Amino acid sequence: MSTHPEPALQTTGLRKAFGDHVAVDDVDLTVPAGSFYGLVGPNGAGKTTTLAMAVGLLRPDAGSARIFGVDVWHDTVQAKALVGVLPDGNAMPERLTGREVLTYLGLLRGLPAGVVAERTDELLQVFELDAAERTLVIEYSTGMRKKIGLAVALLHAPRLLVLDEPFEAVDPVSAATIRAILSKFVDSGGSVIISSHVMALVEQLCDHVGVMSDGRVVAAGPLADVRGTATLEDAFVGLVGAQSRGTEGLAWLTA
Ligand SMILES: Nc1ncnc2c1ncn2[C@@H]1O[C@H](COP(=O)(O)OP(=O)(O)OP(=O)(O)O)[C@@H](O)[C@H]1O
Repeated sequence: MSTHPEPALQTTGLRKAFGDHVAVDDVDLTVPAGSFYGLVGPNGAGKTTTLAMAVGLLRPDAGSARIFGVDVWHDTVQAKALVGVLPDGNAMPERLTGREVLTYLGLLRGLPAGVVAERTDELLQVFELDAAERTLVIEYSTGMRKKIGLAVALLHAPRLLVLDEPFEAVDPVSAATIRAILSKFVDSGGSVIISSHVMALVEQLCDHVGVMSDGRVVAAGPLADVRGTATLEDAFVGLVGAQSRGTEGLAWLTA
């Protein structure tokens, strides 16, 4: 694990309300440098909103976020240089091919043209998007969009990756490739945060987890501490409350 003295990400008192609804309420998270961190929680728990505020995509109502000690909302340019982001929904120019997107965003980030060309070739190949050279991103499948989004996140060789649901809609072969890339990134000193609903995957990949429910962090720390003697899935259900709904109602379905 990296010996960097500052956490890869530290949020303090993050809060965001949409109208009357408090989506994220006083969230403190510490992601140690060199860790592979899984942020889990039920639908609507506030994971996407928290990550968006943590990386400078959504302004918090209160609180702060630091990436390797750099304040995201005061030194935004410096902080953003340290982080690669796969946002929810993948906002990127769509009427371009994958190669054009990477070239455009790489040059926009200030990378030398030669470096952009070299990394673009390699990323398209590793994510197996090179076969779709002439396909526009708007024509990509959901899984292909996820992969080009990941390639964009990696392009400037950040030290922290923040990935919202990176495995959603990705086929098993591509998922294995992504897992291998992320594990290699962490092994070489990088830090990764993923949000996911797939507990088995988080359990397999991550060494730290944070569990969110109703906009708050209900447990966080090393995987072994949060999980205890149970599986992460059991611990998760215990923490966020078992839902009895689903076994009741819909009588007409079985009539
Ligand atoms: N732009 C928005 N306007 C209004 N409400 C929003 C907005 N974004 C999120 N919310 C609400 O904030 C809450 C948290 O949403 P968020 O997307 O952060 O949860 P999540 O944990 O990422 O959920 P999921 O696992 O379903 O992706 C939800 O109640 C959601 O409806």
